[in-house]
Amino acid sequence: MVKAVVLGASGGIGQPLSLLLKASPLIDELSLYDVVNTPGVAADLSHISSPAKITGYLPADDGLKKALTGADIVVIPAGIPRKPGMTRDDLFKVNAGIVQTLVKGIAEFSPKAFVLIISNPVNSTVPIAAEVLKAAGVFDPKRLFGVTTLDVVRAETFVQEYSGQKDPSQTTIPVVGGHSGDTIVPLFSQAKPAFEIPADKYDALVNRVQFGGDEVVKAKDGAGSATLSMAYAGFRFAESVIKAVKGTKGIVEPSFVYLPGVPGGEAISKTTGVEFFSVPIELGVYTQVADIFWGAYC
Ligand SMILES: NC(=O)c1ccc[n+]([C@@H]2O[C@H](COP(=O)([O-])OP(=O)(O)OC[C@H]3O[C@@H](n4cnc5c(N)ncnc54)[C@H](O)[C@@H]3O)[C@@H](O)[C@H]2O)c1
Ligand SMILES: O=C(O)C[C@H](O)C(=O)O
Repeated sequence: MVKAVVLGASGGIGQPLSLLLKASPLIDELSLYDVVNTPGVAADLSHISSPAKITGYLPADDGLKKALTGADIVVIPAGIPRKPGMTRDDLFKVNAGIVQTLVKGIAEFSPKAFVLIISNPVNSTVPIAAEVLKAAGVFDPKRLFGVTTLDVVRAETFVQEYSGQKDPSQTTIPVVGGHSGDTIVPLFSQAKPAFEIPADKYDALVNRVQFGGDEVVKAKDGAGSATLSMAYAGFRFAESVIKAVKGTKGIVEPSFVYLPGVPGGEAISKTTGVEFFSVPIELGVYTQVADIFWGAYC
C-alpha cells in the first residue's frame, strides 16, 4: 500500500501533479491538501478509473492531520510563484512560513514519510524543512529531498539536437549544485550516452538550463512560473522514489539533499564546504549518493 499526499494540491503545479499521481498504478491512496478548493479537485479526480482512492482536505476539521496520517510520500508544491522581475529569493518571506507550517505537520503526523519539496526557493526551503524535522527529533536526511528534477528535464530537452536522442528523456545528464541561476550546474561532460556540444554553443546551453525558469516566467507574463513541466518533473521524481522503495534497484536522480546525512555525501560536503547540495542520488530504502558521482568527483 502506498499513500501519497500533495500539499498545495489546488495550485498550478498541484493540480496536474495530482492528476499524474492519481493516474499512476503505483499509488493506492492519494490525499490532497490546500487552503482552498481541494474538495473540488479531489471530486474531479475521483472520477478517473485508476486504482488510487482519493481524498481532499482543507485546514478546517484537522484537515492537515487527516491528509498526512499514514503517508508514505509527501510532495509539497505549496507557496507563491515568481512574477517577472522577481528572483526565487523574493519568495522566501512567504514560502518559508508555509513550508515551516506544513513540515511541522509532517513531523507530527507522518514522520517516516519521504518528503519532496518543490516550493521555492528550494535552496532555502529544504534547509528550513530539515531544521523543523530536527527540532521535532525526526530528521532523516535520506528522506528529505529538494526537487531539482526540472533542471534535469530541461537539460535533457535543450540538448536534444546534439544528443541525437529521439526520446530526450533517454539521455542522462547530472545537474548538480542548487536550484537558482548560477547554482544550477549541468554536467554535460558526464552525459550518458556521451555526445559532443559545439564549443560555440556550450555556454548558451548551460545558461539556458540555469535560467530556464526565467524563460517561462517571462512567457507567462505575470501569470506565474513553470507548472506543467514542473508537474511532469515532480511526478517523475516521486515515481522514482516509490519504485525504488518498492525494490527497483539502481534508480538515480539528482536531488538537493543534506549531504552529511546521506551515505557517500559527507566527503563531498567537506570538499565543497556546503551542507545542502544537489547530487545524483541512488534512491531506495538505503538512499545514498550514487557511486557514479562518488567515483567521478571524490
Ligand atoms: N522546484 C522547482 O523546480 C519549481 C518549479 C516550479 C515552481 N516551483 C515553486 O512551486 C511553488 C508553487 O508554484 P505554483 O505555480 O503551483 O503556485 P500556485 O500559486 O499556482 O499554487 C500554490 C498553491 O499553494 C497553496 N497554498 C498556499 N499556502 C498554503 C498552505 N499554507 N498550505 C497548503 N497550501 C497552500 C495555494 O492555495 C495554491 O493552491 C512556488 O513556490 C514556485 O516557485 C518550484
Ligand atoms: O523559475 C521559477 O521561479 C520556478 C522554478 O523554480 C523553475 O525553475 O521553473
